[in-house]
Amino acid sequence: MKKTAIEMKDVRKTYGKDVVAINDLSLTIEEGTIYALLGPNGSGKTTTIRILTSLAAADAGDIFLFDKKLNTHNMKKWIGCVAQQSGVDPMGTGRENLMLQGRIHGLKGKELKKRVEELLERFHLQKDANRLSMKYSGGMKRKLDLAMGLIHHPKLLFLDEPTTGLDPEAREDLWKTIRQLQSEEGLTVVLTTHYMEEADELSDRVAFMNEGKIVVEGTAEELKNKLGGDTLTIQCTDNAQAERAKEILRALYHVTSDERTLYVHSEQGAEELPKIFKVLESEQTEVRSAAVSRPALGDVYLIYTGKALSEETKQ
Ligand SMILES: Nc1ncnc2c1ncn2[C@@H]1O[C@H](COP(=O)(O)OP(=O)(O)OP(=O)(O)O)[C@@H](O)[C@H]1O
Repeated sequence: MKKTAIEMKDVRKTYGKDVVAINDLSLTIEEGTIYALLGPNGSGKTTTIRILTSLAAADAGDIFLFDKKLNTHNMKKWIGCVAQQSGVDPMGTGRENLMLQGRIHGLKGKELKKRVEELLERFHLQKDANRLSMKYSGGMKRKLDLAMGLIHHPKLLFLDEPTTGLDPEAREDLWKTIRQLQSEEGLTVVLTTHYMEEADELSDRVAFMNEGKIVVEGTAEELKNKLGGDTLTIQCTDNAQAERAKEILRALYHVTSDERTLYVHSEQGAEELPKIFKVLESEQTEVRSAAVSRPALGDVYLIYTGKALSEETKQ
C-alpha cells in the first residue's frame, strides 16, 4: 500500500476578521502522486500551498507530511517549492543561481558541485549554464526555477502555476520532466494551474477548490465520467444576446457564459439543441452557431465552481 505524503484535516485559515481563505479543508495525497489543485482566483490554492510549505500558519486543523505532524524546522529538507514569481536572480548565471540555492540548503564542496551539474544536465541547461539568466527564454527560466526547487533532493515538490506564460512546446517539455521526476525518483508533486489541459495530461488526481473548500476530487477521468451528459457550446451574435439567452436557459439547464459564448450542460446533448433553438427564437434571441462535445475537465470546473474557465484565465 502506498504511503501518505500529505494529510490535511479540517484546516482553516483566515486573513483578518473577514477573509476565510481556507474553510475546514481536508485532503489526502499519496506518495508519488502528481496532484493538481484547481479552482477560480481566490479559491484558496496558493494559501493551501503556503500552509503546506510553512510560509503561512493555519488557524486550526491537523496537517501531516509523510505521517508526521507538520513541523517547520524538521520538514524543510523534504519540501521543494517553485512559486508563481520566479526566484531566479537575473544577474546571476544559471550555474550561479543553482550554487547559491544549494548553499542556502546547506550543500557545499564536491556534493554541491555534483548536484548542480546533475541538475544542469537533467534540465538540458549545461550549454547555457554560464550565461546570465536574464538572457534565458521563459521556458529556460522556468526550468532553472524547477532545478533550484530540487537542489536539496526534496520528496515533495510544490509548483504554483508552473507553466503560466510558456509556449506549448516549453509546456510539454516541462510536463515531460515532471513525469520523469515522478517515475524515476518517486517525487510527489502538488501543482496549481489554470490550464485544464495541464491538469488532465499531467496529474494523477485533481481537486477542485471553491471558496476555500474542496468541492470535488478524483482522477480526471472519474470527474469527467461523473458529470456525464454533454456540453453544448452556443455562440450568440453579441454579448447582450448571450446575457439574454443565459437568463432564459438558466431556468432549464446549468449555464455559464463567457462574452458571447454560452456553455450549457445537458444530459441529452444534441437532442436538446432543437428545443434550445426554439426557446431562444421565441424570445427573439439570435444564435450564430452551436456545437456538442463530451464533457472536458473545464466543464467539471464550471459545474462545480459556477465559472467558465476563460473568465479566470483572462484575469
Ligand atoms: N496575505 C493576504 N492577506 C489578506 N488576504 C489574503 C492574503 N492572501 C490571500 N488572501 C485572500 O485569501 C483568499 C484565497 O487566496 P489565494 O491566493 O489562496 O487563492 P488562489 O486560489 O491561489 O487564487 P489565484 O488563482 O488568484 O492565485 C482570497 O480571498 C485572497 O484575497
